[in-house]
Amino acid sequence: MIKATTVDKKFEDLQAVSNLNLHVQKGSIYGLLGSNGAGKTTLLKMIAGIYKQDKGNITVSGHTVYETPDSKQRVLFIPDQPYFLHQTSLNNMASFYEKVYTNWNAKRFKRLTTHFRMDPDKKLKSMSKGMQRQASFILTLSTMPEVLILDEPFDGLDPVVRQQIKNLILQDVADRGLTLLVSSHNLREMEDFCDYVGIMHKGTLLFERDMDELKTDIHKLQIAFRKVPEKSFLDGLDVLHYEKRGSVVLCIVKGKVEEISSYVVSYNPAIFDLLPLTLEEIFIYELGGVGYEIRNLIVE
Ligand SMILES: Nc1ncnc2c1ncn2[C@@H]1O[C@H](COP(=O)(O)OP(=O)(O)OP(=O)(O)O)[C@@H](O)[C@H]1O
Repeated sequence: MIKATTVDKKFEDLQAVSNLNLHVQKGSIYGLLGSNGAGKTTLLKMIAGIYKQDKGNITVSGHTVYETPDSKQRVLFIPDQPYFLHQTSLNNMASFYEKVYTNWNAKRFKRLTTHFRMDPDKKLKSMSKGMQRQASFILTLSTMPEVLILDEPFDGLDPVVRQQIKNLILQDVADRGLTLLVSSHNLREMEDFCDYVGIMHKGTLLFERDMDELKTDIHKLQIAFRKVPEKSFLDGLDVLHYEKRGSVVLCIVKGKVEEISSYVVSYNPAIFDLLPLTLEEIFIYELGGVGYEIRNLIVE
């Protein structure tokens, strides 16, 4: 559905995106995670056809979006900071969208406006940040998009509206096969919402994985020994993090449960627990593996 192949983007001397490959399946929800300045917004804007990549290829349903009005009818983008012209109301925007978007659904627009108790004649600029964001969702979802690209979309929305908007998106995914690409720093939220996740760092995609697979592929081990063996006893496993606290070894390991378990058990531990990781823990350990660790900042 969305396919980015060997994509590069530079801003003057700064390589914002570098040799990046990404693949989003139709009807799925893909969460794009990453460190600050990783290049997520730049990538989303290239996929949405706002920026042109310097190198590589980006297609949505087999077509390029950049300077392709037909694709822009189907691929909608909500930026992290919605922008509306002065003096414009939701109704003004709806009349404009109706002329531009051939699949504009006036009935849906009315229902959503009423549901979210928005005054369609109030100037959007005078609305709160959260209300402006709701207005963006109302307008965008009323164009009946095929692909929705959202840059940190839920910031500023209260928990009730947040859940309602996520439910609307999930309905569109289930009923119309909507494809969603969403960037966020809220890993707890992404963990429940996404089918796939990709983690970006310094312009590259470290990996992209099925969410369920990801969680069954990386584990936290707590192993207690009567006599703790040398650290090298773990050399046969793919260890992301190792810590020894007295007679207990705590580590983060990638791999299949059965293989890890039989490996560890062969060293006769007194107690051995294998626990799942949260997406936040996976994020921190994966980025730690490429030198982006948590270090305490001490100020004087
Ligand atoms: N229009 C621009 N002109 C120059 N540099 C830019 C521009 N847009 C982004 N950059 C730079 O490109 C890099 C990637 O920025 P980008 O906004 O894509 O990161 P991000 O992953 O979305 O970050 P964050 O999570 O902090 O929002 C940053 O170093 C940023 O300063």
